[in-house]
Amino acid sequence: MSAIQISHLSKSFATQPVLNDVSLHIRPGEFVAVLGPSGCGKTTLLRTVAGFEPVNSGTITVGDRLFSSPDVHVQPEKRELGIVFQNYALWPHMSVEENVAYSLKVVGMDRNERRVRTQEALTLVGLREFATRRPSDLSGGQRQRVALARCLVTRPGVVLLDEPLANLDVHLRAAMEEEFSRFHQHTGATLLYITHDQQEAMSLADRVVVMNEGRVMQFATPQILYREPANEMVATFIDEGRVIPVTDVQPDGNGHARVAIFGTCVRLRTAVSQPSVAKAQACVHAADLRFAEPGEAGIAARVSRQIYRGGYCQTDITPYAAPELRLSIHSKKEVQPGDNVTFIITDGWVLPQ
Ligand SMILES: Nc1ncnc2c1ncn2[C@@H]1O[C@H](COP(=O)(O)OP(=O)(O)OP(=O)(O)O)[C@@H](O)[C@H]1O
Repeated sequence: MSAIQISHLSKSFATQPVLNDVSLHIRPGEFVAVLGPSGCGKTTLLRTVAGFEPVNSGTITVGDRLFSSPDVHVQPEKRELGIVFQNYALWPHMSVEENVAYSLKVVGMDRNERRVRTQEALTLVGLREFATRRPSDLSGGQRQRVALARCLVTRPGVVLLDEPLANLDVHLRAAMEEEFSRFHQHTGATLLYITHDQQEAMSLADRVVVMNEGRVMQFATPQILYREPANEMVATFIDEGRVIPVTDVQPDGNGHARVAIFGTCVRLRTAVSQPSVAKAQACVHAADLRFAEPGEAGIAARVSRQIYRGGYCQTDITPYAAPELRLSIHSKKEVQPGDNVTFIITDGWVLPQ
């Protein structure tokens, strides 16, 4: 396993900048997911690390080897990285076993060792009894597992995965997520995993890179992204966070502040370095809101709709003081569109200035 150091990386196609001053220091053995809206540069980032694209400026170093800089470009096959694509890229005329063993054959490994390594890899992904089948006789999930085994068999220190679950249905995706966790634990490899699926990124990765328009917005653990987003983009992107205006921010210097939200005083979390300011923005999630108890003071709002989600209701509300804002509360309380309600904000994060 190796560290991946990406420093001040920029990449343009013709005159269009696609990666802009991207710096990421990924630790050896870390599982890192790259998340962001369509077109933000995720795949281009992975392709520059894999060596399929040269870079315009900055450097990519894996372990102690400089792979890319404006003057250096190590060819993809010389980088010794494992790569798993969403379309599997299996050889259709070869059996499962032959597909997995192929790269070992290419490097001249002897037949017995090849067999042992291939059986090991197939066992790990639960496909030992499918060894003689052709890829066309497997399900999508099984094919993706062959692609994983084929990557695993070479024992790479770094594995790049480009939306490996994108072609699978919801149930298979859940099963394959477990597969990836096992794969990571078993190999100890450093994993760079591109996805547009937030749940996948948040449940699998040690840390997640959130990208937007070719830039890194935040690189942090899933918990930090959710609880302490660095800016408005991350706040609204992660788990449907809502950004609301707050005034009269009075920090206690200990990671909390008293703020006014629509005239009501609320205690929120802040950066320890948060200064006192007249105006700021705060991020709240549905889990941070609840209906006020009878007689309890809260913020007045109107219900716009209620959706039954199985076990709870999602109630969408609009505060009277901010008619453009849509907030959601998860609770069992049943209300009707148009009802007047009052709600309490129990938690939230003041976005750093
Ligand atoms: N070979 C290329 N030539 C020109 N433009 C390209 C090329 N590859 C990608 N782009 C452009 O670079 C931008 C980023 O593309 P990229 O595929 O990296 O985004 P992405 O975040 O992976 O998107 P998605 O989630 O939709 O796959 C897009 O505007 C895309 O059109």
